[in-house]
Amino acid sequence: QPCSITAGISACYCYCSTASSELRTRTERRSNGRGEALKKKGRRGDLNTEVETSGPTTVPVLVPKEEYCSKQQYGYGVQLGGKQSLTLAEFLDRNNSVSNNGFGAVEGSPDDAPSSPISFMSEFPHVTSWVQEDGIKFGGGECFEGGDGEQPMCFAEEAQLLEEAERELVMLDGRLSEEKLEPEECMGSYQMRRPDEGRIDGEGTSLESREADSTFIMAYPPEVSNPKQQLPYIQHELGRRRNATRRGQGNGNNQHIYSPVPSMRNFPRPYEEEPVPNRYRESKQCAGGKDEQEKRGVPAVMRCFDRTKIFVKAGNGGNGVVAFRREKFVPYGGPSGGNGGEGGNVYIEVDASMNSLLPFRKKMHFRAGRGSHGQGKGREGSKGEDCVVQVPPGTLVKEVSPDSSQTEAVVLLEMTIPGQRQLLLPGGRGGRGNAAFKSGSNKAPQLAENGEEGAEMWVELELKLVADVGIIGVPNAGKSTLLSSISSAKPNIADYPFTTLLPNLGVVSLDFDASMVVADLPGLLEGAHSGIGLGHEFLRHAERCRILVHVIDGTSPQPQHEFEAVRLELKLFNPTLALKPYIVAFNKMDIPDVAYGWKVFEEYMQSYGIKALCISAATKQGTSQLIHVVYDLLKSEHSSSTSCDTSGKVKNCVDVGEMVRTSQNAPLEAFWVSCDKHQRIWQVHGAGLERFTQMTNWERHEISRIWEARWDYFHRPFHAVAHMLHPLWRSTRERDDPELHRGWVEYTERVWPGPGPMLASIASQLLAFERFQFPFDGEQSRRRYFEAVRRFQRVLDASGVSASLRDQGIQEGDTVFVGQMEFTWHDSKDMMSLRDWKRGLRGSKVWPH
Ligand SMILES: Nc1nc2c(ncn2[C@@H]2O[C@H](COP(=O)(O)OP(=O)(O)OP(=O)(O)O)[C@@H](O)[C@H]2O)c(=O)[nH]1
Ligand SMILES: [Mg+2]
Repeated sequence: QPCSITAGISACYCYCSTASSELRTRTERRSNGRGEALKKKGRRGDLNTEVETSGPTTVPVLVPKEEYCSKQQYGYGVQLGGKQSLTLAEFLDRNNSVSNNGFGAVEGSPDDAPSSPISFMSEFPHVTSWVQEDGIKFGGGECFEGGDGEQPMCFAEEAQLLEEAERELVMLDGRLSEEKLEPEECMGSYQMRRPDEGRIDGEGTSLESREADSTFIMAYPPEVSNPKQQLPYIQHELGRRRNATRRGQGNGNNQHIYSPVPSMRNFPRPYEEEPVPNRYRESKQCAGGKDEQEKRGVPAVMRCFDRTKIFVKAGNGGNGVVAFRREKFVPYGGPSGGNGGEGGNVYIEVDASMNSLLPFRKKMHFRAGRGSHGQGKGREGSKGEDCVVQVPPGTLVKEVSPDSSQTEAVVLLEMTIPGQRQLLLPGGRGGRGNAAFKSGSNKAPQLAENGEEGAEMWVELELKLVADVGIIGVPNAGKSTLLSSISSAKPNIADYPFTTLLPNLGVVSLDFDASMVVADLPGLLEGAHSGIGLGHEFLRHAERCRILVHVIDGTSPQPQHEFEAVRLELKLFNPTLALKPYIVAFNKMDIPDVAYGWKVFEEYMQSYGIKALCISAATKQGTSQLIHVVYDLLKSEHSSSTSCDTSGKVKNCVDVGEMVRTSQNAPLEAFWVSCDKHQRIWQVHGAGLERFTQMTNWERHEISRIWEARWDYFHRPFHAVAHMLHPLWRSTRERDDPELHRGWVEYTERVWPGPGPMLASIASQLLAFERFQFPFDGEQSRRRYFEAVRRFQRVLDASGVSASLRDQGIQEGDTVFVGQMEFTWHDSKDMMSLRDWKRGLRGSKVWPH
């Protein structure tokens, strides 16, 4: 019997078990990239060898891999290949034989050899043989045992392991079907973290010869049929072997030669330590809890189709600045620091061209721009750029509670009308510049505010399709076929349940001004309301449809029962769904046997006073009648609903913008204090106070530094004069010692009675000014943030926080947190009291609102 084996490998040597076999070898250039690379390196691997043989049923094939094996091993293998020629049965039977020479390959009968082994071999050239038995596929690899002195594998052990593997695979198969797992889904996460170094192709340098020369038998679950799916398993096995080699445990064969996949879900991940990026974790959060998803096995594409979570953040306000007007002939020009600009808002807008939430799989963070800072000469900062989140019509925007246990999310917005735009989060207010703090008693305030931080939140988007008509029915009833025959939509149609995973929309045109949007929904099973099948993943789409079309599968043995089951599911999911007007369409009338079923069904329907139509979606028989009946019903439904419906207006469930503003403008007096008396830490809570703390600019010492530089610039000449005229001035640089200074002044007066007092007074004035303006260390450093701290202190006093803390027994040195800021409590008498501050020369009298 002829057998054709194509092996995309470096060189292929075939040994036929019988001398009568004909062997024809043809060599070709390889066409894939790897081949080209090999060719460049001048290896023999650039040849594609095709072997055609006929006659024997057993074809052992030995494939030495030149790029992996040393010369010695290579020759060795060739030599041995001719000796070994086994069927799988023989292979398993030879329990006790130990091959000192290694075993070339095992091949099943050519009948059994499917096409996949061939491609497998071309993909993974080191695997030389393929056996298929009872649906379990084994790929065998070449064996070059003994090359580095290792003991080859015992066949008995191997056979036993194979049996075990088989048993485990059967168990695995059972478990997979029990858990309703999607192989693709299981593989997905694995492939995601597939590292490049795990390559096993011939080009990879990662495989040392020592690692490669090992017997390599892999088994896969029945679902894994093509090389691409097998790749992760092989990579895992190779990784394990490589690790074993590194640890000095041979090539890993002595551990276990066979590594079945214990369970697809618990598949040991060789690179577990690699952290999963955050965004994957976040994206997994879509559509409810992860557990819930796993339970139902909802395919990945479905998760973000109609439900997703996004993060929105309004822009921060720009900071106000401290600036003074400096102009020729305008002395004391006064403060002129402008206010910061407002942060950008976050809007949600309906985009009629969108029909799913799938774009949010790629982008889930939306941030508005920040307002720019104020500038001198009273210039205000510009407003931050707004951020507009486009959603399809029919999207609900819900608040996501931080703890996932909460069941009902608060609906914030309902976006239904195309072009509708709603404010979700308002941007932060810009901070005031020092011009805003000018007052009669404080004409030169050195005080400005920070911009307010923009609010941020996670919101859940939930899409409820807006369609006039929803087609529902059990899986395989022909819903998608019906949609495709009445509209130009092209949904997937196939003869297996749950072909449709995502709802499809189509526009049905009856006339130039008469059209309706029809939605084909995924199949509905008994128990869907509790999450069986695709469950309420799609049932909520039916909520927005005005009328429903029940498609009944005519070939089903009990169409009546089907219909009732679907009605019951609707009722259990949402009673209002069951109240929607509906039409029943009995499908697949073109099939001869169905006509009888239709008679029975029609009678049954008539007994309940329900009108049913018979159609054949495939041949378009009766579909135009159905369209007209549906359209008439839709029109009557439309007129009745608009008469009592006051809408057209958008229902805005919770005004988030208003909510955010209210929370931001919370009064300062609304606070509460918590205390850790053990560690002496006090925390003052309160939205108003926290916002005030955040907006307080604690960085005013920067301004002081500028003043210091300016002061130096203007007064350094005086210093120089003073230094020249008064040699003792230098000594008075010991500013912290007034006693000493006074001593020097007296001394000066005595020594230079003429210019002495004048110089002394200049020096002392300079000193005093310097002291007041630029404290250095010790006590006076507290004046650094002078005005901001003073204003803050006054607010704490006025709002009653200080009194409350005192009442609760705060002590000297305790830590107090207000918002993010940390303070230390000083209540001692020698501290500058509020009264003293009020009397100070500088400072703000402007009360924060
Ligand atoms: N003979 C015949 N076959 C039909 C008719 N309508 C649908 N089919 C077949 O029934 C099978 C299922 O059709 P779909 O349209 O995919 O069924 P569905 O209800 O959308 O199924 P799900 O999406 O899985 O819920 C397909 O093989 C169709 O060719 C019909 O009127 N006559
Ligand atoms: Mg379908």
